[in-house]
Amino acid sequence: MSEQSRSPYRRPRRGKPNQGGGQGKAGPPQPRDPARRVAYDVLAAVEQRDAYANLLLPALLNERGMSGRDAALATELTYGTLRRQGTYDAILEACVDRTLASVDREVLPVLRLGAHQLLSTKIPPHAAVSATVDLGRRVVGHHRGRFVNAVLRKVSARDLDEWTTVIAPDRERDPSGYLSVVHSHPRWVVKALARALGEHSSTGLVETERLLVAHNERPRVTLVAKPGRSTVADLVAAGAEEARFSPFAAYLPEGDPAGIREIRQGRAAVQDEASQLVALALTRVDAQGDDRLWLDMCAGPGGKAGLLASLAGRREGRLLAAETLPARAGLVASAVRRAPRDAGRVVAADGTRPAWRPGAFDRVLADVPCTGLGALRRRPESRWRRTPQSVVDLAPLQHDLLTSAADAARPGGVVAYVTCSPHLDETDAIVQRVLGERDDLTLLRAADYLDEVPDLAAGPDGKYVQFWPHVHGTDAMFLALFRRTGARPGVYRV
Ligand SMILES: C[S@@+](CC[C@H](N)C(=O)[O-])C[C@H]1O[C@@H](n2cnc3c(N)ncnc32)[C@H](O)[C@@H]1O
Repeated sequence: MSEQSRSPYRRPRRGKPNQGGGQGKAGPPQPRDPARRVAYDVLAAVEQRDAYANLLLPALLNERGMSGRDAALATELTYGTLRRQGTYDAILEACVDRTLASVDREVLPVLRLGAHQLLSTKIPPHAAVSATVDLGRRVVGHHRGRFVNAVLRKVSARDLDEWTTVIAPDRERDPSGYLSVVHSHPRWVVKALARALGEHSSTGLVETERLLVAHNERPRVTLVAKPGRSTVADLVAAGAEEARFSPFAAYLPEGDPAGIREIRQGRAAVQDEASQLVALALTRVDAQGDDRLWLDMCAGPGGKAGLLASLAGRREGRLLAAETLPARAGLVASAVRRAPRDAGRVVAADGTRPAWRPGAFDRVLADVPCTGLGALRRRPESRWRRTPQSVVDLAPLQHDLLTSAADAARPGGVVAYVTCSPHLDETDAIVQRVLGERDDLTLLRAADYLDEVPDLAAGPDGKYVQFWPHVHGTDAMFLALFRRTGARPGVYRV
């Protein structure tokens, strides 16, 4: 992002720079530099009230009528800062005369935003410092603006490579500590990802580093053409490109998806390619008998349900989509609306206390709540929000939902367990625990149902599917497929 010819910063005509900011005779502050202001507002909301950047940023851009270059700059500043926050914090820690934890939570986002511009953009350093100090005065006041100025001047004394040599641990002695600082991931996440990739510190964590690098790149926007409602050709005609793997996917290289008619009409949607493919895999397994009734047990906000309802309708089947949160169930209802043959139904229900009879479904999807460590490209702040305890806390629900999904499938029916996290305690540990508890589930070789995609097989005997951002260009989605092999006592078909 270059601002060389178009710096949004305007110098005050006379006097010291801090005489600006709307506190003098000139009257109340005029809105200026809207891109940095939006970026700050999103970063502050993420820091102070656990907001989600991918929801708040588009809402603010829309509310403030921003588009074009300002919107692009705001987006780059927001996501760039969130992705690199760990690295910037380590640098800022070296530039303040106290701990970073003691810096006001309103000021911290200003410092991070300044560090990002100085260290990772082509914005000239003087413009980056001036504009950020100006922003700081407006949002946190004159006095703290001076603090921002002093810290950013220290940051600007080195470039990112020079700072790395100062702040990062020695790679040989502490590979995960080094990767954690250089690629801006919490150390526990680096270790968990290395474990999922089968790497050990002694090997230098080469593939883990490729994954971390991919997490910090801007993901491409992928669309899904809902079968029977639109086609990939429609999306290509609207400027998208045919995707590599999914027969329903197209990549949108630039532009706003909402500018595409099929998206506005709900006939297509934004959906990661791996999300499409795990849903597709479930539909490709021979159901060995009836194939009329499908269940999506954790359906909100409805991405996979939208695709499954379309596929079910084309086979003259039906999809029941369950979601425990009523507001999210409403989103699912929008996603399945007008599926072929009106195949989708939605219920607000807790999957662990089924509102349906056991053994009622031919195919069941359990896309369970997880840490989201597989979607860090799109939700960069998750890495700072989740903790090792999050993994522990989610495990009982993940176990119960997979158990309930297995109970919901008829003998001979198919079950898919999906997470948007590659963490082994959310994937392999849950699957193995449930397999160990019951004798009516057989683990299938999931990669056999996605043979158009290379390098998917993972886990014991390669039976799981694990997508990776650095290999497949998708989220790190996990899939285990099972066949239910026998009736349990008291279980019956509707
Ligand atoms: C990973 S998301 C599912 C994503 C969805 N399948 C899609 O493709 O858009 C998990 C969903 O499960 C819901 N959930 C959590 N606990 C649940 C439960 N006990 N029963 C049903 N849904 C639940 C969450 O509210 C969340 O919407």
